[in-house]
Amino acid sequence: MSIRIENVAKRFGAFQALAPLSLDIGEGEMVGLLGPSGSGKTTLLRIIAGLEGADTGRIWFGSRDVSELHVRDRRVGFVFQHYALFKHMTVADNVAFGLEVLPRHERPSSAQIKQRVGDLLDMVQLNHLAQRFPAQLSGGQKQRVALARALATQPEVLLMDEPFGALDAKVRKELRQWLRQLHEELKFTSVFVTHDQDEALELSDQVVVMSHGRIEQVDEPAKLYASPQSRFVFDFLGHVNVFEGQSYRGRLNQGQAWIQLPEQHLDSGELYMRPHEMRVTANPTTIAHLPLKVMAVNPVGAEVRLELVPLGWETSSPWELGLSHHEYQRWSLKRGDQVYVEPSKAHFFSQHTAAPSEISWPCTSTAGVVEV
Ligand SMILES: Nc1ncnc2c1ncn2[C@@H]1O[C@H](COP(=O)(O)OP(=O)(O)OP(=O)(O)O)[C@@H](O)[C@H]1O
Repeated sequence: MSIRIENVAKRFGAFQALAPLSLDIGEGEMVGLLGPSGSGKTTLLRIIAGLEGADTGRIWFGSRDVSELHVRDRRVGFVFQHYALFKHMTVADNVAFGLEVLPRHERPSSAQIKQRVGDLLDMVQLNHLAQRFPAQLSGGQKQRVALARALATQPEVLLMDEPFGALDAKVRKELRQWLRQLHEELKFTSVFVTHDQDEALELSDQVVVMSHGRIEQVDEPAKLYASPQSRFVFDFLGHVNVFEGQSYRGRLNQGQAWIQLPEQHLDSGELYMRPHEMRVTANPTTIAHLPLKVMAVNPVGAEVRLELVPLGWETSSPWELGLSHHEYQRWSLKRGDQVYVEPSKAHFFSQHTAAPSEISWPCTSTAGVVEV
């Protein structure tokens, strides 16, 4: 079931929680609403569900205008972090609940309900716990029961608000993988709210980044990370190194540092560079003069992370750079070493345009480290 959100706006008193916004969600897509606290994610989800009315705009499920429909008639499944399981019911009874309360003419027979509950518990791999009560389950198991319960009535739309919010990092990761698989199998359309970037990027077909009640960008995860369309999205997703400078003779200058700009970029402004879009050099190059000091080296993970602070120029926060372990050994860097870096790619935000332009430079790097 596709979902179309058309010019939906919402105020709470004088506060504009959602500016008029529109969004198309394709059938079978899993879409993550990502943004800082208060950006309007839950409000949008509640409006899609029918738990909250919009002030203006319309919501379509496929060709059905559901804007005026009551929540129970929209036929959506919910998994909300605080929408707890019924404590006095067993796991099996919790999952059966949505089916048991269907109007008589829609309700499956007891045998069919039993069968469906069994299938759902198999699917969430909890059949062996069917007769337990919620208090006897771990957090991750409870969330799986909540998902089975939400899916019991075979909704075409599944809405989840921070479904794994209260769980520890390892369990969250397992549940993410598991939910992805389940989605591959069942192909329901799903919208979920999160403020966890990893969760949004790993689970979503499309990520909707929100800020101050507006949609900043909608894109596939890889595109969103590689080509953010605003400073906000850049800052919000992953680390970014920012160089702010004044343009003079084709260079962006600040203190003792400069970066050579391709000819068409002669404005002053800011360069935004991801950690993997920069490389270490022994000396200044024809592209950049960016002296930095190594403040920290973190070798845990797929690559070695360097934290760098500028020498003779300024940044609002330390820079980060990722080196392969092989490269790291070649440079044998340690805390206190001085290095130079040069960009290979950047997004340039000039003072006069809102959207960034992409810049890339050829490789000039040389070997060696200057000790201080
Ligand atoms: N019922 C309400 N009455 C008044 N203000 C509300 C109400 N519900 C939400 N708001 C306000 O609307 C804004 C958006 O809230 P919302 O819950 O949608 O944000 P969110 O992005 O989901 O945040 P979080 O990640 O913290 O849950 C917030 O400033 C919030 O205080």
